[in-house]
Amino acid sequence: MTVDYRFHPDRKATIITAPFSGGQPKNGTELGPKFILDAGFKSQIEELGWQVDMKHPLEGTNYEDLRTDEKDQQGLKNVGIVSDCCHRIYKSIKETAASGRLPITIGGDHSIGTGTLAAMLEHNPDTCVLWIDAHADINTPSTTESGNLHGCPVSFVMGLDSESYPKEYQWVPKVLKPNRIAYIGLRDVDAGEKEILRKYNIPAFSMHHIDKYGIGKVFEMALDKINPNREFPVHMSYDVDAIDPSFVPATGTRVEGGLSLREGLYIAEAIAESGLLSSLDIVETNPLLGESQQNVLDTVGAACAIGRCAMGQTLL
Ligand SMILES: NC(=[NH2+])NCCC[C@H](N)C(=O)O
Ligand SMILES: [Mn+2]
Ligand SMILES: [Mn+2]
Repeated sequence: MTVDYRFHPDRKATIITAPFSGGQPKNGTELGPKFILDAGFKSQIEELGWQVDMKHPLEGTNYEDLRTDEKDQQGLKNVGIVSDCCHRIYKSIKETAASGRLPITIGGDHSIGTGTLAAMLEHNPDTCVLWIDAHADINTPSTTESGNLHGCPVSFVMGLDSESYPKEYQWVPKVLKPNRIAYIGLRDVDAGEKEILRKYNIPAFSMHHIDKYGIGKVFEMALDKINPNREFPVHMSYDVDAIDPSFVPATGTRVEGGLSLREGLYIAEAIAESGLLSSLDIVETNPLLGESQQNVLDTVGAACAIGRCAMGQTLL
């Protein structure tokens, strides 16, 4: 069965690099795109029949030199550079989507999700979101304990607790409705985030659900919640830490008890099979955190495989 990409029948995609680490405190996430591209990611996608070009919206920035581990009065870190980075990515993705190409954004830490979500939901307000992650990334400036903005990208685009937003985030359109996002893979959700998920009734499938029902069923349950008639385009934001650290060790916020590599790739295959994919993020690869060369290769390899599966590789 060949995959029919309903929103991209002519198979044109753009790889958008987001070498950024300002949403969290560890060096190295900014190297994710380089390692993924050096592993041959662009030609791997081309071999699947996609015409691929590239954009580098962060070229010329020096965010790494500006990153600090200090919290501002509100308890947030690096608000200025995260907002600026997200705004660049937002503009780049909007252009890409408007030109009819499928944006594949390679991070970088997950704070860039604010830019991709904002762009894709403005491009098509029907867009629904699958957030594949060990974490919910839905803290607000008032609930975050760490102050790391990679734990907050979803809330900004949802406009949760918007009185608390720093002025730098004013540009972000509040375009995501709580019934348009579903999570898969959760296992480390902060107390404040749990309250938000409950309050807004946001569909969230944890590792417990995956053990209970199996990944195939959970994927369908997630789409049933946000896209019951399988008619809307889907933005998939894939944090590699959703997959168990035994397979994906080189990432900044590892949590035991995650998806097997096959379960992780199944999710990407299933979105391909649905034909609904309209954009993809692959984030949180940190090549400096592998304890061995093999750890780095495994992680970069998994990131590439997620991309290939989502772009149609494993379906015959
Ligand atoms: N994209 C990620 N890896 N996010 C991890 C977030 C961890 C924690 N919930 C926080 O807000 O700090
Ligand atoms: Mn995560
Ligand atoms: Mn994340």
